[in-house]
Amino acid sequence: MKLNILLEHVDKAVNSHLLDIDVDIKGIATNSSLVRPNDIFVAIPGYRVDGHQFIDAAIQAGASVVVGEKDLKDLIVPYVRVINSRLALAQIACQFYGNPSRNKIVIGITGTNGKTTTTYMLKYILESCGRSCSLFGTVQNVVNGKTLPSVNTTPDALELQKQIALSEDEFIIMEVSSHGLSQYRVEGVEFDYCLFTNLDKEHLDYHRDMEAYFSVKASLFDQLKPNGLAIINHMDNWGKRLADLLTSKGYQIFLVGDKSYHDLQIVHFKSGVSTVSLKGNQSFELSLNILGKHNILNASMAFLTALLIGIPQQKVVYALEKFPGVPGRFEMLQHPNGATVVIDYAHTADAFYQCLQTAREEGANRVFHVFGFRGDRDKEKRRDMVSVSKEISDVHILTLDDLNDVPYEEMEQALYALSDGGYVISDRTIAIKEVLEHAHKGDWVCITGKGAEDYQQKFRLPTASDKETVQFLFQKIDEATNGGFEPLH
Ligand SMILES: CC(=O)N[C@H]1[C@@H](OP(=O)(O)OP(=O)(O)OC[C@H]2O[C@@H](n3ccc(=O)[nH]c3=O)[C@H](O)[C@@H]2O)O[C@H](CO)[C@@H](O)[C@@H]1O[C@H](C)C(=O)N[C@@H](C)C(=O)N[C@H](CCC(=O)O)C(=O)O
Ligand SMILES: Nc1ncnc2c1ncn2[C@@H]1O[C@H](COP(=O)(O)OP(=O)(O)OP(=O)(O)O)[C@@H](O)[C@H]1O
Repeated sequence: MKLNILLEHVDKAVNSHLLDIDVDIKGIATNSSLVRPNDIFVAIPGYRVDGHQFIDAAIQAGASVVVGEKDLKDLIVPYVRVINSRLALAQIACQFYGNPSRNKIVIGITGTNGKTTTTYMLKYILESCGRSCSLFGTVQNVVNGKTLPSVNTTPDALELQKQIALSEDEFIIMEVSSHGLSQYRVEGVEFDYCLFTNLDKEHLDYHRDMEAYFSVKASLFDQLKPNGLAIINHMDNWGKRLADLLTSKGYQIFLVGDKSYHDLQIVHFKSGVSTVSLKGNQSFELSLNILGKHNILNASMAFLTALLIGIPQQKVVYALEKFPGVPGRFEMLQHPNGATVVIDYAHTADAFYQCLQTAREEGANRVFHVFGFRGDRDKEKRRDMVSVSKEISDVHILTLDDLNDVPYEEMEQALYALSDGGYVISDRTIAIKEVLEHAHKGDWVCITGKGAEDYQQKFRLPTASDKETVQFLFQKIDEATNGGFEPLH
C-alpha cells in the first residue's frame, strides 16, 4: 500500500510532507526483530523499553519508513512524527487491513469481571445455531476455528486488525480490557454490540482512580456503529451511571436487572436455575450447569444480546442449558471424601464475594479459601479482598500467586502483613494440600486467582496449575492405603 494512503487517517505532528513520497509499504512492525524489507516500523515508547531505541535496528532490517513520537532528524528513511505512536499504529493497521470490522458483526464486552465467561457463553449460543465466531480474550484467541495463544486479554491493534481481516467468521466476539482501550488497541474497531458487566476496584496501579477507570471503560461505547446497541448490567452502580451517560448521548441501550422496567428482568435470582422475563413477556426458566448468581447475570447478558442478534429465545435457553462452562471459572472437582473443590479466577473483592457466597448458598458446611495476590500489580484491592474472604469463609489461607519479578520473600512478607487472622502457606501447592487434608465431607474448598492458568514459578509439587495440583492430590489419596495422603518426599 502506498505510504500516502496508509497514513491518510493518522494524526500527524510534523513532517507531513513525507506523505507525498511514493513508497510502497509491504507490512507493519512494532518490534524491530520482526521487521521485514519495506515494512513501516512504528516506534512505541513502552512501559519497559522505548521502541525509539530500536529504530536503527529496524532500518537495518529493511524498514523503509519509521513512525514515532520523538523529534528525530537525519534518519536515512522517511520519518513521520506523530502525537501518539499507539494511536497511529491502530490507524495505520486499520487502513492497511481495510477496516475489517466493518464487514463483521462485532461484539465487545467490557467490565471488571465476567468478560471471559460472557464471551464464551455468547460464542456457545451462536455456534449452537450454526453461526461462526472468532474470539479474542484472556484464555485464548480463536479465528476460523483455530486456537491462537493469547498474550493480552485484548490484543494490540496490529494483531487485532490482522486477525479480524483474516477471519472468515461471521461474528467477532472480544473482551475489551481497560488497558486495551487506553492503549488504543481497539481504536478503529467498529462495534455492533457493546456490553458492560460491572466495575470493581482493580487496576488502580494503572488508572488514576475509579472515575478514570470508568471513563476508559465507557469510551468503548463511543465505538458503536451508528445502529449499534449497548447492553448494560443495571444492577451495578457503575452500570447505572453508564446507562445515564449513554442515554444522554442518544445511544440505544438495553438493560439487564431485577426490576420490571429492565429489558431482561431476573425475576427470581438463584444460582443454577433462575426465572427471567423479557419486558412485557411471560417469565421462563434459565438454567445453567455452572453455579453462581454472577453466572446467571453473565448468562442474562449473553441471552439478551443473542435475542437482539435475532436468535430465537428457545434456542438460546437450550444452548445455555448445555453450556459446558469456562476452564477455571467456578470449575468444580469432587474430593474423594465428599468435599467440593472449586477452582476459580476471582481476583477482586466482588469476585471473591460471588465465589465464596455461592459455596455458602450451596450449603457448604465449612468454606476454606486459598488465594494470593499478583506480584507487582494493584495493591489497593488487597485489603478488601482479605476482608471479604475473612467475612465469608471459615478459614482463609494466603499463598503465592504469580510473583511477576517481585522477590519471593517480599511477597511472603506482604502475605503475612495482610493475613488478618488467616494462615500463610507460601508454597501454593502445599497450601492446597493442607486444605485438602483438612476438608471433610460437606466442606467446600475455593482456590482462587489462577483459574486455568499455568503457574509462573515452580512450587514443591510437580504440577503446573491449580487443577493439576488438586488432581495430583486426589490421585495420591486414591493410591494411599490408609485413606489419607501419601507422605511427600
Ligand atoms: C503494561 C502494559 O500494558 N504493557 C503492554 C505494552 O507493552 P510495553 O509498553 O511494556 O512494551 P515494551 O516491552 O516496553 O516495548 C516497547 C516497544 O519496543 C519494541 N521493542 C522492544 C524490544 C526490542 O528489541 N525491539 C523492539 O522494537 C516493542 O515491540 C514495543 O513496541 O504493549 C504491549 C503490546 O500491546 C502489550 O502486550 C503489553 O502488555 C503486557 C504484556 C501486560 O502484561 N499487560 C497487562 C497489564 C494488560 O494489558 N492487561 C490487560 C487485561 C487486564 C485485565 O482485565 O485483567 C490486557 O488486555 O491484557
Ligand atoms: N458478573 C460477575 N460479577 C462478579 N464477579 C464475576 C462475574 N462473572 C465472573 N465473576 C468472577 O470473576 C472471575 C473472572 O471471571 P471472568 O474470567 O469471566 O472475568 P473477566 O472479566 O474476563 O476477568 P479478567 O479480565 O481478569 O480476565 C470469575 O472466576 C468469578 O469469580
